[in-house]
Amino acid sequence: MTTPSRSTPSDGHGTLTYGRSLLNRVLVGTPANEDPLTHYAELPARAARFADWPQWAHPAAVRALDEAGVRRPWTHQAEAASIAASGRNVVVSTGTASGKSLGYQLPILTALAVHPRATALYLAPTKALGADQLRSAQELTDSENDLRAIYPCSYDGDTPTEVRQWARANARWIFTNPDMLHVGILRGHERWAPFLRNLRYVVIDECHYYRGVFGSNVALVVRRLRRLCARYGADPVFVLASATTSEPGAAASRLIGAPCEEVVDDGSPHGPRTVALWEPPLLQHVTGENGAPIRRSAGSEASRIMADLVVEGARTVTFVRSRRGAELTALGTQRLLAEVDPDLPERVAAYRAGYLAEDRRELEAALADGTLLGAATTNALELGVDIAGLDAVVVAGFPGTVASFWQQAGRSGRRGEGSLVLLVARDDPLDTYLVHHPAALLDKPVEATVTDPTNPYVLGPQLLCAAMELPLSDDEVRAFGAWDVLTELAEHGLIRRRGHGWFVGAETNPHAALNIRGGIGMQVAIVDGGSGRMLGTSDAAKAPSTVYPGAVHIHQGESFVVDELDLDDGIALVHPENPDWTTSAREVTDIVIEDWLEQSTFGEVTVGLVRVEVSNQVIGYLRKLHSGEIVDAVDLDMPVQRLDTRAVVYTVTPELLMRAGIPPDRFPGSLHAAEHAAIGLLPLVATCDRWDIGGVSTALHRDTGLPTVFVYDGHQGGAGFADRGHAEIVRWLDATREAIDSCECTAGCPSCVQSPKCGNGNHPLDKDGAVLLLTAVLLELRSP
Ligand SMILES: Nc1ncnc2c1ncn2[C@@H]1O[C@H](COP(=O)(O)OP(=O)(O)OP(=O)(O)O)[C@@H](O)[C@H]1O
Repeated sequence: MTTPSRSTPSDGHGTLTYGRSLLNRVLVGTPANEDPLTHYAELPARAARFADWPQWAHPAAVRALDEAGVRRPWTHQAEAASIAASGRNVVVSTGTASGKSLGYQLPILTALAVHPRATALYLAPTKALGADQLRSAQELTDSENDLRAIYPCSYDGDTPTEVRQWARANARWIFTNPDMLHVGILRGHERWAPFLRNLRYVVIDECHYYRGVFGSNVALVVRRLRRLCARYGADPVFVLASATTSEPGAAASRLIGAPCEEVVDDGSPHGPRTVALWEPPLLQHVTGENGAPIRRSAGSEASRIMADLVVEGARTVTFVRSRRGAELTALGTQRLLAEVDPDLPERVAAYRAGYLAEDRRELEAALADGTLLGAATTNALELGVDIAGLDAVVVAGFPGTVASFWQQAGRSGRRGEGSLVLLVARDDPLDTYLVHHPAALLDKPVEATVTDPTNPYVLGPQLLCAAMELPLSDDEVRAFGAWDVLTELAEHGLIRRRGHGWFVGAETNPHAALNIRGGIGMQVAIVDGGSGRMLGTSDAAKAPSTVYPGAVHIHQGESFVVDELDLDDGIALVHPENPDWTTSAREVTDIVIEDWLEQSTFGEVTVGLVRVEVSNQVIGYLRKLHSGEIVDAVDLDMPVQRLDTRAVVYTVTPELLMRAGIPPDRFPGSLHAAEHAAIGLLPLVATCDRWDIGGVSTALHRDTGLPTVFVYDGHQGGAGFADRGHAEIVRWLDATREAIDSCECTAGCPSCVQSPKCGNGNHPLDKDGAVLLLTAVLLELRSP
C-alpha cells in the first residue's frame, strides 16, 4: 500500500501499469486545490494455476467444458468439484469471474451422465442469474450425446403451465429460486417425488446474498427440502458459490444446516489492478444539518471521473446506489463529454432497464465491442454478468458490503491486462472509514454473512409449512430447534398433535401466507393510488419509518411520493413523482432490557447481548437535496411501534468517562455520537445495511443504572446482526473510533457522527467526546 503523491505514480520499476496511467489521467483532471485521493494500491497480476481433469470426471462432461473454452480446470475448481463428487458439501468462495460455476457443473454433468435417473437442482437469488446459468448448462448438455438427456430447464414464476408439467416429468436439472422451491416444489412435493428421490446435487449460487431475515427464511426452506429428500430416501450434496467473505464455510453450514467444507484458494488468473480510494472534497458554500460541512456527492464526482476515463478511451462502468443516481451520473458524464467531443456523449448510457437477461447481454455486447465506452448502473449488473473487457470500474458510494464491492470491482480487467478500480466515498461513516483504512477493503475480509434460522418469528411460519408438507415428529421439531415455537403455535390452535405427529388444519395455507423475501409479520401493501398498481409490500412494523406520508419511495428505480398510510387496513397509497430531494424518517426510540443472553465485564466496561423491547416513534422526516443540503424538517405524529428483538450493549461507569476527560455534561453527546458512528460501522463486520439496525444511547439507563449504548436489530426476533456485533465488538468499536477520528471535520458531520434518521435532530453530538469514550472502552476491553 502506498500513500499517494499528486505527481505521477510509478510502480518503483519505472513502468506504468495501465490502471495507474488511467488514475493519472483522472488526477490531472482534478482541480488543483483538491486532493481527493486518499490511497491507492497496486494489486499484482496473478498467474493461473491449473489442475488436471479429475479421474472421476465423465469424458463427455470434460469434452463439453473443453468446447466451451475451459481447456483445463483451475486448482480451486478441481478441488471444489472433487469434494462434491466425493459426497461432501462444499462452498467455493473465490473472486468474481473465477469460474465458480465449473465447481458444480463438472460433478453434476458427471453424475447425471453416469446415472440415467439422477437429478440436480440449481437455486439462484435472481431470475436473471438463473437464466444465464441455465443457458450455459443447456449449451454444455446440447454439445454432447451422453449429456443430452439431462434437459436442463427453468421452473419459476414465469414458466408456463405446460412447460412446468414437461419439466416435472423430463428435466433432470431444474433451475429455480428459493421462492419457487418454497411455494411451488415443496408444497406439492408428491408431484416431485421422482425428482426428489433421485436428487444428487443442490447448487446454491451467490449464497452470500442470503442474509438477514431473507437468509434465515432460505435456511429453513433448505432444511425443509433436506427433510423431504430424506423421506424419499435421497441425501443430496450441496455445492455453494459465494463472493469472498469471512468464514464462508461457517456461513454455508448455517444456511444448509449441515457441515460444509470451504474452498477459498483462488487459482484463476487476473491482470494487475490499481485500486484507488477517493474522498470528494467538502463543499465551500453549502452546509447541512446544524451547519455541519458536507461533501460533494459521490455521483457528481463519479460523472467527472467517468468522463475523463471515456476521453482516454477506457471502457468504464460506474456503479451507483440508485437508478436515479445512475441516470444522473450518466447525464452528468454526457454533459462533460459534450464539451470535449460531440461524438462522445452517445457512447455513454445509463443501465436502467429491468433485470432482464437480454438487456444485460445487449449492454455486455456494446461494452465488449467498444460501441459503448461508459455505463452508469445500479447493482443490477453485479450478479452474473460476463463482461470481460472493462478497463475501469468506478464504485460511487460503498455498495454496503465488501463482498459486493469486490463483485463490482471484479468486473474490471480483460484477462491478463491492467485495470483501474476507483471507490468514491459517500458522505457516510463507513465510506469515510474505508477510504482512510484501505486494509479493511484490501486485506482478508472481516464481514460475515449473517443469518439466524432460530429466530422464532421466522421459525413459526416455516414450521407450519413443514408440518403441512409432512406431519412433524417430535424429533424433527427438536432438530429445527423449535420446541418453544411449536408449543406457542399449538396454544393458538395453529398446529395439533395427532397419533403420529404434528399437523396443521387442511383449511390453512401456510405457504401462501409466507413470503420469504417479505420480512416478518403483517405486511402493508404499497399501491399507486392513480393506477391501482401494487408496487410491493413493507413490514407493518417498519412502515411508519419507510412509507410515512410525504416519504419518497423508490420502486425499481422509479420514484413515488406517499400520500397516505393506513396501518389498520395495511395500505400505503403513493403517486408517481420525482422530487429533487430524498426523505429520511426521524425516530425517537426507547429500549427496555428483558433478558441478558450474554454478559461479560472488563474492568469498568460491561458488554452484553440482550433481548430487548424497543419502542419506536416516527416524529417527522427530513428532506434533503441530492447535494446533501437540507430543505426542511417536517413534523409527523405516527403511532408507537414495538419491536421484540436483540441488541448488543455496553455500559461504562461515570468514573471511567471522567478519567477519560469527559465531564458529566458531555456524557450525552459523547455517547450519542459513539452510537451513531457504531450503527454506521456495523456493516463492516456483518452483512447488514445501516437501515437494518438502530441504536439508543443514554447517560443513565434505568435497567443498567449506567451510561449505556445499545445497537439493536431492526427485525422482530433479530436477524443475527446484533449477535455478530457482539462477537466482533473489539474490531467493530475500534473501526468506529477510527472512523470518527479520521474525519477531517471539526465538530461532527454526516461522514462521521451525524445520522440521517436521528430523532433528536443530531443533537447533542460530541465528536471529540466519542473518540475519548471509545478509546477508554477499548482500553478496558483489551486489558488482560
Ligand atoms: N478453467 C478455466 N479456463 C478458462 N476459462 C474459464 C475456466 N473456468 C471458467 N472460465 C471462464 O470464466 C468465465 C467466468 O466463469 P463463471 O461465470 O463460472 O465465473 P463465476 O466465478 O461464477 O463468476 P461470478 O463471480 O460472476 O459469479 C466464463 O466465461 C468461463 O467460461
